[in-house]
Amino acid sequence: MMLQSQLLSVQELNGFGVGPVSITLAAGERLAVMGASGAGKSLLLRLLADLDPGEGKVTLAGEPRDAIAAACWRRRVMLVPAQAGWWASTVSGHFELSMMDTAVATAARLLLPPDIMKREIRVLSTGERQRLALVRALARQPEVLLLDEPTSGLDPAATEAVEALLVEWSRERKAIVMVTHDAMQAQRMAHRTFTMNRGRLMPA
Ligand SMILES: Nc1ncnc2c1ncn2[C@@H]1O[C@H](COP(=O)(O)OP(=O)(O)OP(=O)(O)O)[C@@H](O)[C@H]1O
Repeated sequence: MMLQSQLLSVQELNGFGVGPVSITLAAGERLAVMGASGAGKSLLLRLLADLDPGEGKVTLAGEPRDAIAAACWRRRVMLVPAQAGWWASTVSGHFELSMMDTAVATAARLLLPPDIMKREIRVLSTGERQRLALVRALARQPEVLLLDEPTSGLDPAATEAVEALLVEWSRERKAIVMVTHDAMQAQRMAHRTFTMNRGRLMPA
């Protein structure tokens, strides 16, 4: 595949339990991060999303992180954590009206039940919540998605649906950094795979 211009650039990034880390992602690129439990993978994603304090040179489409308001950065470089938080009691409460049609279509592609928007968050299964967190993130049109074990709770059909959607989405000049414990998934999804060891990334 032909990768396009540089989208996310990270140089000498250091934070709690992570670093120094240097990586560059092209538009259209998908990167997998593997590694032992506790190696710092989730901390790296939080650092990239600017949810934890860090030092280093990070740019998005050439714009330095410091020049972008934190809320804006987090919307453009969006983390989908392993266990998402919910701020409304219903599924639909997490979507603005303008996002609804896209969100319903994305939910269907991820094999979520047709009435998902009408349901309450508390009744959703683990796998439904996991996919819904992805629908919610995609509806906000990020440029980079940081995914922490996005299919860990899913059956094979749902996993395949998530992978297919992410591959398609990333081709639109987007980028993905995905933490996974599944080497086959890394092989299927990622252009490059890294292993994290004590907070540092090495090519796998
Ligand atoms: N807020 C915190 N305060 C202290 N230690 C923390 C904090 N957050 C994470 N850690 C520690 O930092 C290390 C790395 O955590 P992290 O969540 O990044 O691991 P991980 O590689 O994602 O592991 P897993 O594969 O189990 O999800 C762990 O030892 C964890 O206990």
